[in-house]
Amino acid sequence: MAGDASGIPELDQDKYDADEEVKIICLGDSAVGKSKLMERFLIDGYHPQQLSTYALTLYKYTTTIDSKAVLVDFWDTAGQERFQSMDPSYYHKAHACIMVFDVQRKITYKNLTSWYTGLREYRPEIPCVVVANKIDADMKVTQRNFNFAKKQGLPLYFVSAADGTNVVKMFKESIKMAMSYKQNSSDFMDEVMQELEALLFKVAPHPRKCSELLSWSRRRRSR
Ligand SMILES: Nc1nc2c(ncn2[C@@H]2O[C@H](COP(=O)(O)OP(=O)(O)OP(=O)(O)O)[C@@H](O)[C@H]2O)c(=O)[nH]1
Ligand SMILES: [Mg+2]
Repeated sequence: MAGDASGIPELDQDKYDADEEVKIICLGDSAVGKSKLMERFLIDGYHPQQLSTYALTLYKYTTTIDSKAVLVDFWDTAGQERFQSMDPSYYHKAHACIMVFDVQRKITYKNLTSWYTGLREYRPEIPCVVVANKIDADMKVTQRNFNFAKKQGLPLYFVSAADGTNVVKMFKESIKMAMSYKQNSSDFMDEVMQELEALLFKVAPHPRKCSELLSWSRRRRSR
C-alpha cells in the first residue's frame, strides 16, 4: 500500500487510469462478516474459516459508471479496533460508509450506534448504508424490524456473504452513492472540513494530534 509521511495512502487514480476515485470504508464489530462480504463481492468467493483482519486491508476495485472509469478503494478494518480507538485517518476523505452487523448477535446491532457516532464525528455528511449480514442462518430475520436504520434515515440491506444474497446489489448501490456524493456534495461546511482535514494531516506530526485539532474545530463549529 502506498503511503505518505502521515501514513495516509496516496491516491492511485493516475496509476489505474481512472476518471474518478472514491473511497468507501467498512465499519462494524469483529466477526460480523466485513471481510467475507468484500471477498464475496470482489472474487465471488467465500471461505468459511475465521481469520480476523489485522489492522487494515485496502482493496482496489475498478468499474464503469456513466461511461466513466471509476477506481474504488475499499477500506476494511479490524472490528476489534473498536469505535473508541479508530484512527482518524481511516475516515479521512471517505465518500461512503458500509456499516455491518450480524443478525445472529444482538450486541453487534446495538453497537451500530457507537460506530455511527464515530463516523459522524469525522464525516458528517457522507452516505452510509446499514448491512444486516448472515441472513442465510435464519431467513426469518428479514421480517424483523431493525429500527436503527429507519431512525437515522439510512438504507438497510439484508445480505449474506455465505450465499451471496444482495451482496452485489449492496456494493453497487454504495459505489453509486459514493460517486454521487463526490460529484454533488453541496455541503459547504463539509468541503471546508475536508480541506481543513487535508491541511491538518499535512502539518500535524501525528494523527492523534490532528484528531485533537479537528475535535476542537468541530466544537467551535457547533457553537
Ligand atoms: N453463516 C454465515 N457466516 C458468515 C457470513 N459472513 C461471514 N460469516 C462468518 O463470520 C466469521 C467472521 O467473518 P469475517 O468476514 O472474518 O468478519 P470481520 O467482520 O471481517 O471480522 P474482523 O476482521 O475481526 O473485524 C467467519 O467465520 C465467516 O465465515 C454469512 O453471511 N453467513
Ligand atoms: Mg475482517
